[in-house]
Amino acid sequence: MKPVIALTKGRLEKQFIQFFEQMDYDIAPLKDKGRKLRIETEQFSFFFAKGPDVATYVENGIADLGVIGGDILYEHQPDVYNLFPLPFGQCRMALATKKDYQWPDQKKRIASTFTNITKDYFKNKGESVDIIKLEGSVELAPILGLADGIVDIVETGTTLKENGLVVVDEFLDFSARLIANRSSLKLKRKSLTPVIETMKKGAYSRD
Ligand SMILES: Nc1ncnc2c1ncn2[C@@H]1O[C@H](COP(=O)(O)OP(=O)(O)OP(=O)(O)O)[C@@H](O)[C@H]1O
Ligand SMILES: O=P(O)(O)OC[C@H]1O[C@H](OP(=O)(O)OP(=O)(O)O)[C@H](O)[C@@H]1O
Repeated sequence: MKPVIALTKGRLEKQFIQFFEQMDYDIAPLKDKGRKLRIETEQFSFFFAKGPDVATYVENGIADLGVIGGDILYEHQPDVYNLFPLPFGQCRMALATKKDYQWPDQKKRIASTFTNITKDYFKNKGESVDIIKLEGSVELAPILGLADGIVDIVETGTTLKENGLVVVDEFLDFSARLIANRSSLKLKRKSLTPVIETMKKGAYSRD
């Protein structure tokens, strides 16, 4: 049985393909996949899903290995082996708000896709806030008056800047991660070890 690898759709998938290409694997079918959600290569079975779903598929043993953002691991805490960081998808988690914003004296309203990360961040500060869950374009919330601030991913800072927001605090650094199903690592050790070791070598042989 070929190892099954779940990839996070979108930017991480593209960066993974570039990373994997540097190793001696046949990745042509991945590059030319169109709208297909499953791709077979000579050595692997790949499928593509949203980050939190990749974690769910790996946790349940549908995929042996998965590539997800570190943000998803922090937010969803799936029961998987967190093998090692991959050399792409580097970002930070930040609290941000409007430039020159006067925070209210009463309970703050914070919008985020990452409600658990937001809850932990404010809990550690000993502050109680109202958290508003959004699915994307979180930067709109302070601008439109839905929230006082946001907790979101920052990479280049362009999205914040172009929307008149500024970072108040940066508190988590992360990158993409390789994760594995706990039983697969034991039962399929022979077929998984070579690819895990190859990816590890690829990840650590860089600057
Ligand atoms: N600006 C960014 N730069 C680098 N990595 C990012 C950035 N935004 C998100 N990521 C990482 O990529 C992963 C997937 O994010 P991506 O934006 O591709 O999918 P998404 O969050 O499901 O958004 P969408 O619904 O727009 O596809 C995130 O979990 C995070 O680890
Ligand atoms: O610092 P930057 O380089 O500008 O990147 C940060 C932006 O990237 C992500 O959004 P994404 O593009 O995934 O869109 P989304 O708002 O729909 O999640 C994130 O949520 C920020 O909005």
